[in-house]
Amino acid sequence: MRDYRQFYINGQWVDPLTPNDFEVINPATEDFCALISLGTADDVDLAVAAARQAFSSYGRSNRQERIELLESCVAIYKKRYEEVAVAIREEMGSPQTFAMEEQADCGLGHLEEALRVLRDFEFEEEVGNARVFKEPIGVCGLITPWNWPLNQIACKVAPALAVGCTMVLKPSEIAPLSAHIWSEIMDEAGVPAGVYNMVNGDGPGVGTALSQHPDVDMMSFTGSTRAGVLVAQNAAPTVKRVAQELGGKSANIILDDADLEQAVERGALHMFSNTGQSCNAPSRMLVPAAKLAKAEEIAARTAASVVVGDPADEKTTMGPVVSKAQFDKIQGLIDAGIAEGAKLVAGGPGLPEGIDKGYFVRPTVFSGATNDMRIAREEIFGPVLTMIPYDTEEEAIAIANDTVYGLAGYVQSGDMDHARQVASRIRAGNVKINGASGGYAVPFGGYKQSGNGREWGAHGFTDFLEIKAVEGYEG
Ligand SMILES: NC(=O)c1ccc[n+]([C@@H]2O[C@H](COP(=O)([O-])OP(=O)(O)OC[C@H]3O[C@@H](n4cnc5c(N)ncnc54)[C@H](O)[C@@H]3O)[C@@H](O)[C@H]2O)c1
Repeated sequence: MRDYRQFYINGQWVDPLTPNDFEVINPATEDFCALISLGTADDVDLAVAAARQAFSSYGRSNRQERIELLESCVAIYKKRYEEVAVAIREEMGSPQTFAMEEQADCGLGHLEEALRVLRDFEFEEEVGNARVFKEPIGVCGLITPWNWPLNQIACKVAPALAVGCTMVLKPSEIAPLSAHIWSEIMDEAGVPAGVYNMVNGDGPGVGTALSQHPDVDMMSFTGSTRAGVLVAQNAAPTVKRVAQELGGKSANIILDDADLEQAVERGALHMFSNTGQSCNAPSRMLVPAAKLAKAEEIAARTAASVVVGDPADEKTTMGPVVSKAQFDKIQGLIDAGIAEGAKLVAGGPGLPEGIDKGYFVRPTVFSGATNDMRIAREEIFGPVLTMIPYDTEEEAIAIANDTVYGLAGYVQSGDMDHARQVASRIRAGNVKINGASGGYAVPFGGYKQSGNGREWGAHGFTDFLEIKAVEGYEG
């Protein structure tokens, strides 16, 4: 059992001001695997004061100093890489192979990418008679979710460090283990005291205190649209910037000229990856009506190929969902899909065969759904694919855009020009054609109620920068 009850404030591991133990559950076993503390507004005050104090020097650090710091973070992260993967396996049930190859890789990927961008990022430009400076915004409050726990931390902390900001991180209380190791990495890498601070806690406690804090200059939030709205409301009276990375209900348009076998299999596997707990999951598969029967058969076969079970087993391709609350929510939505008349072609309610413990869900595929059903409108955040037939391409594009969200989109086609033309009409921040993946340099973020920020790569620096124009540079 890990004892992770201390917070990291001002370069020290410190006890919470008021003890409030919280058990972290391993969702594969339902046993508790760690203790953390839920902090209070008083702990937040200490962390913000440390960050404010540190900003007076770190905010004026030069590029070379920050390059060396990020290089050190990369080196220490590499050393602790496997520990990060094991922590993610324990805290959210991520299969070991996936945790090693995907989840833990994000931490390294974002650090290396921030370093690459920092080496020649333009912090100054000339506009008319002015020199325009991009300066660190100041003290940042970072709030992250449990589903890609280290990814979300790294894609905020790495750019914030790179541009000269100081920060207080509040990781998800559901999956806080990798955040603890990340904080040890920051410490060992020599991040100056107060530049990076970490306080555990829940949303109403630490999350609200950070969002409202008058000495926090910006909030970078990733999580549900519900909580993102609360952060913005709490931040409004102090007029701080709020960058939001929120939920999604992304469409995967299988065009008539796509290789159906390949496209449906790829889409279904992507849906089941991370047990469906990805904000950009291709959760609505739009299929030409004439090909629906064949697509159902391919999706059902793909669902049957998923190996659900013990995350520590290297053969496992799908672990449990993160918590009992998520399990219950997903079961409720599977029941709703059946009640609303969608056709169940794979999976369904209850535990997978042979499993009697842990928050495991059957890889589930619905077909013949309409876009007004709950399974087509609500973010399920579990391994549940909703197939929706369409008659014309115009109809497919309209269905894709008929959602309050706008995080991602997917287009499958045998003709790249055709795919690009359809991609241009999707109202979402990130569209992938035929399963392409651009890596850590490509901006990530949403339209509409999926948010307003952009993370990853050079675009990810912008949220953490203020613009200052100094006029009087002519001549
Ligand atoms: N757009 C993206 O980049 C992205 C990436 C990953 C996850 N997500 C979204 O995150 C959600 C899943 O994560 P979750 O269940 O942890 O989300 P959540 O909103 O419940 O929690 C996210 C974080 O916000 C905190 N929080 C909760 N209420 C708060 C409040 N009132 N004030 C401040 N902080 C508060 C939580 O403690 C946690 O740290 C999904 O909706 C998913 O789509 C979005």
